[in-house]
Amino acid sequence: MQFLKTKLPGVFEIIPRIFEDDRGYFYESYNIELFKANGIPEEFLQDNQSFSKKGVIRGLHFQRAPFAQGKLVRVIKGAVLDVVVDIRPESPTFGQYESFLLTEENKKMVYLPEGFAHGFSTLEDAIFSYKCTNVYHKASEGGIIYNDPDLNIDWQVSNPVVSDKDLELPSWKEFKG
Ligand SMILES: Cc1cn([C@H]2C[C@H](O)[C@@H](COP(=O)(O)OP(=O)(O)O[C@H]3O[C@H](C)C(=O)[C@H](O)[C@H]3O)O2)c(=O)[nH]c1=O
Repeated sequence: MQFLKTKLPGVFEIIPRIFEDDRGYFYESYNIELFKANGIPEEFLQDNQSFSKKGVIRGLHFQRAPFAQGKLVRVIKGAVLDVVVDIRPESPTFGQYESFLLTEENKKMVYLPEGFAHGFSTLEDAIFSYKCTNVYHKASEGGIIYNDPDLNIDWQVSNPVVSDKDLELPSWKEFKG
């Protein structure tokens, strides 16, 4: 399992070790010893899975402290563009984002610690699976509108299907206050 640092401190792109044979493949999608050895000590309290048709955008979402969530995300089927935005005011990369192509074929994963807004667009119908370092707490949910002009994220999808809730999320300027 390779842990690749990114331009956003604390965010890793993770390449699992794939074992292939005549039956198919096997890989470890999480191993606490490998994660701790690579600077990710957090443990996970909740697993989620969602299916999204092609052309959907979910996000940008986060939970406020003390229910902030670190996430380990991956794609079981299909392909997504996964986006993480640094919302830590003290961070040198505050307001910067990075995107990752996660697919059934490349089996890549991303770990984002607490302090990031997260979302993804679906380049194909996709089953998205992720581990969270904290449990769901609706009252602590926050977000930023996906098409904010200041963040200027290229989601690589046009006319996306977005939930009514996500269409009402605040702008980056409103989020910063
Ligand atoms: C997140 C969550 C939702 N729910 C319920 C609440 C709603 O009735 C329903 C759908 O929730 P929502 O529309 O917020 O689902 P997503 O838009 O996929 O939200 C996720 O989208 C982006 C990609 C994220 O990173 C977050 O993990 C999460 O916010 O599931 C739960 O019961 N537990 C949960 O942990």
